[in-house]
Amino acid sequence: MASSKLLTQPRWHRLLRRNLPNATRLFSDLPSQHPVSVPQPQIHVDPKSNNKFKTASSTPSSLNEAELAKFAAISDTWWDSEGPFKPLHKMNPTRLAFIRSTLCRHFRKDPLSARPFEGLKIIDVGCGGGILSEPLARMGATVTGIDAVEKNIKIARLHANLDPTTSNIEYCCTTAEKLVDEQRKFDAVIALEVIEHVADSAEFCKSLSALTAHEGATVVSTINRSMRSYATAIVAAEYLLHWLPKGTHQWSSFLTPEELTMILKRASIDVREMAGFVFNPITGRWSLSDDISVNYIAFGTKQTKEE
Ligand SMILES: C[S@@+](CC[C@H](N)C(=O)[O-])C[C@H]1O[C@@H](n2cnc3c(N)ncnc32)[C@H](O)[C@@H]1O
Ligand SMILES: [Mg+2]
Repeated sequence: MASSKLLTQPRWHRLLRRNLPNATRLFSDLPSQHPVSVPQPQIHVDPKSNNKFKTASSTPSSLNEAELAKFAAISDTWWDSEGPFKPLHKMNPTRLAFIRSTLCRHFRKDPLSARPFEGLKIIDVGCGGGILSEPLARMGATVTGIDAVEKNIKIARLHANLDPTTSNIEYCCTTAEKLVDEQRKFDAVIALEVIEHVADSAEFCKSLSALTAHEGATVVSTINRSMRSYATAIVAAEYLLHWLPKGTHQWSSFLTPEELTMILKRASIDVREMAGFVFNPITGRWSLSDDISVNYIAFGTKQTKEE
């Protein structure tokens, strides 16, 4: 569990202050479609397979079909805690601790209450099988879970219906940008481990921001683009330990904390807190840390009133 010092005066803030001018330069040098150039992985999708996903029709789409095909291929394993999503299951208590702590402070809720998110409308963007949506609903939130892969949504709905405390989650196969078109708003918009899989991270952040109510909160987690993340999140996790299917992540699609902070800022979200997730190989547990060199999570708030 993180101490309040960790969450309020961490090393990430000093790092960001030191590196933001470079991040600004990086962004001004690059084409507007994507903050970093992302080579598209060559993945063969069997046209006869039923791993179909719906696509957004209107505004610029966040969909990266090759990335979605990877999730469609393993969608029946979402709730297998020893399967390909084992790392997400293992990280869940730690990321929920961060979300509980930051949202309760922001919305002045009691973090010790059994249902601290009572009265809050939260959307889980890229919810997959609902690993995060379900505990959010149990904590009292009115939850909407969306994912671009239809099979994920079917599995999420089936699983949530097994328990009356989660059966009221609104699951929908759609994208953030489509809900923006529908003018939906939420007190908190959460997208965990999704941004590294979308077609355009800056546009995606704009959609997350547009879904966030004035003075609402936005929470994003992802993987840093560092040498350590290459060694651990790709070489170790995919090739040595086989925690994730090979090719799950493209290192070049990762965003540094400076880049994420910058694109959120440009989308009117001010990052207020950030924490790293670190894995202890002896206990097999994840914990919150100020080490943001690999996995990290950012909490931001939206201050701009929309016309
Ligand atoms: C690594 S999983 C994370 C699942 C969930 N957020 C969690 O952390 O437990 C990424 C999910 O994002 C979904 N996804 C990818 N791009 C998307 C997009 N543009 N819009 C909505 N969902 C997307 C994938 O289908 C997949 O279920
Ligand atoms: Mg990922």
